[in-house]
This record gives sequence, structure tokens and C-alpha cells, in this order.
Amino acid sequence: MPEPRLYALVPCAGVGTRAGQGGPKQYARLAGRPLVAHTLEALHRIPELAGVLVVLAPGDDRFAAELPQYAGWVAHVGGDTRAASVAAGLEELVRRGARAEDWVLVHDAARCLVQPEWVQTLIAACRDDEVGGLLALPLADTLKEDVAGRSAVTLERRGKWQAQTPQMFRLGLLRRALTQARGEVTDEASAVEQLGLRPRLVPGSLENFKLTYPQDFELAERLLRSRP
Ligand SMILES: Nc1ccn([C@@H]2O[C@H](COP(=O)(O)OP(=O)(O)OP(=O)(O)O)[C@@H](O)[C@H]2O)c(=O)n1
Ligand SMILES: C[C@](O)(CO)[C@H](O)COP(=O)(O)O
Repeated sequence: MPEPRLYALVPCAGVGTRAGQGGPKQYARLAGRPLVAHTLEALHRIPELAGVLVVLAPGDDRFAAELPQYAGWVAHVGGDTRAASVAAGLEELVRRGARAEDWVLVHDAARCLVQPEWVQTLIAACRDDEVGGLLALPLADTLKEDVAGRSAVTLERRGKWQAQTPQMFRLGLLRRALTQARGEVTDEASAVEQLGLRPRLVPGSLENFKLTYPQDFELAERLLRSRP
């Protein structure tokens, strides 16, 4: 049996409704480059990865124009939801020769502050795991539920984590999990949980945040410019 390979799969087919960038946020300029260029630059520095596949929206012509150096490993198969984009990306990996026992690290294009060392920590923690796992952060703040913008209830925060990406699972398992998943599936781990499995939670970094709202872009720019 050949050694399982590791692939990164980067969903990059969103529209960035909440980001207020006047277009898909993956192309917003950050420290002089499109946001997704930072994400891909970090992933391409990880020697353990056999390939990094970017999932784009059908008809996206900006990627090829703005990031020609990565144009070989892209697939215009993005769907209406992140889960649909990831599922279509897995099929593309299979078409390119990936096998059920290979590992796939799904990483949001929008988490452009990711550092190779954090991904390598995840790989080391999950490679021998029966299920796989994800980077995540234990909740640090008191958790509130609002009613009409006013704090109505304080929720139990013990045992709660914020899920990040990458999320690392065997291709075959993840394919089955996403095919069978019911309800809203906002990350890979939630689909795997529905199979009755428990993905490993691997502590990540606060800096690995997902650029979602307009103010996130200024913070990301500052952090990127402060790096050596
Ligand atoms: N149909 C979709 C939706 C999202 N994504 C990707 O999944 C990641 C996380 O999604 P999110 O932050 O929600 O991005 P958007 O969908 O672009 O933003 P919004 O929800 O504000 O519209 C992003 O890299 C995004 O490009 C995707 O590939 N396909
Ligand atoms: C996958 C994810 O980044 C983990 O936190 C998150 O669930 C993506 O959510 P979104 O609804 O696409 O913003």
C-alpha cells in the first residue's frame, strides 16, 4: 500500500457579501497583493503537500489574470455554498488521481494569515489519527445570546471552541460525510460529526482568523506588513 499523500483544497468561490470590498474578497488587495495570494504562498511553503487545488466560481476569470503562477491547479467547480464548493473540489482531486486514503486539508482562501508551521502542527497531530481533525481555538470570552441587540442570556463557554481551517480528513471519509450530511454544514468537521465521529481539536492561533467583515481587512494588512 503506497504512503497516503496530503493535498490542500482551497474553497475560493465565495462572493464576500459581509466583507464590503465591492467584489469577491479573495481578490481584495492586501499588502500589495490579492488576498488569496497570501493564502497560497503559505500553503505552497509546506513540503508535505502533494498539491494545492483552488476551487473557483464558474466563470471566474480574475484568478488566471491576477495569479497566473497558480493557474495550473484550479477548478471552476464552485457551488452555491462552501460545502458544495468543497464537495466539488474533492471530485476534482479524484479526477487528478487522489485516492480515498489520501488526506485532504481544506483551508479557506479567506484565512490568508495562515502560517506553514500551524498547518504542520495539524498534520503531525492528525496523520496517525483514525478520524482527522482541525485547527481551533478554545473560547476565551464570555458568550452572550442577544435579543434585539441586547444581551439576554450568558451561555456556558466551558468546552467550546471556535473552528478554524485547515480541517484535515481522509478524502474517502470526507466525501462520504459531505454526501450524507443533513442541515447546514458550515465546516467539514460538522459533516464528519454527523457520521458519529469526533474530529481532533488542535489548538491554533488567534492570527489565523477568517477575513469576514470590513474591519478585518485593516487588521490583516497590519499583521501582514509586520511580518519579516
Ligand atoms: N459558495 C461558496 C462560499 C464560500 N466559499 C469559500 O469559503 C471560504 C469561507 O467562506 P466565507 O467567509 O463565508 O466567504 P464568502 O462566502 O465569500 O463571504 P460571505 O459569506 O460574507 O458572502 C471563503 O474562502 C470562500 O471563498 C466557497 O468556496 N464557495
Ligand atoms: C469553515 C469555517 O471557516 C470554520 O470556522 C467557517 O465555518 C466558514 O463559515 P462561513 O459561513 O463560510 O463564513
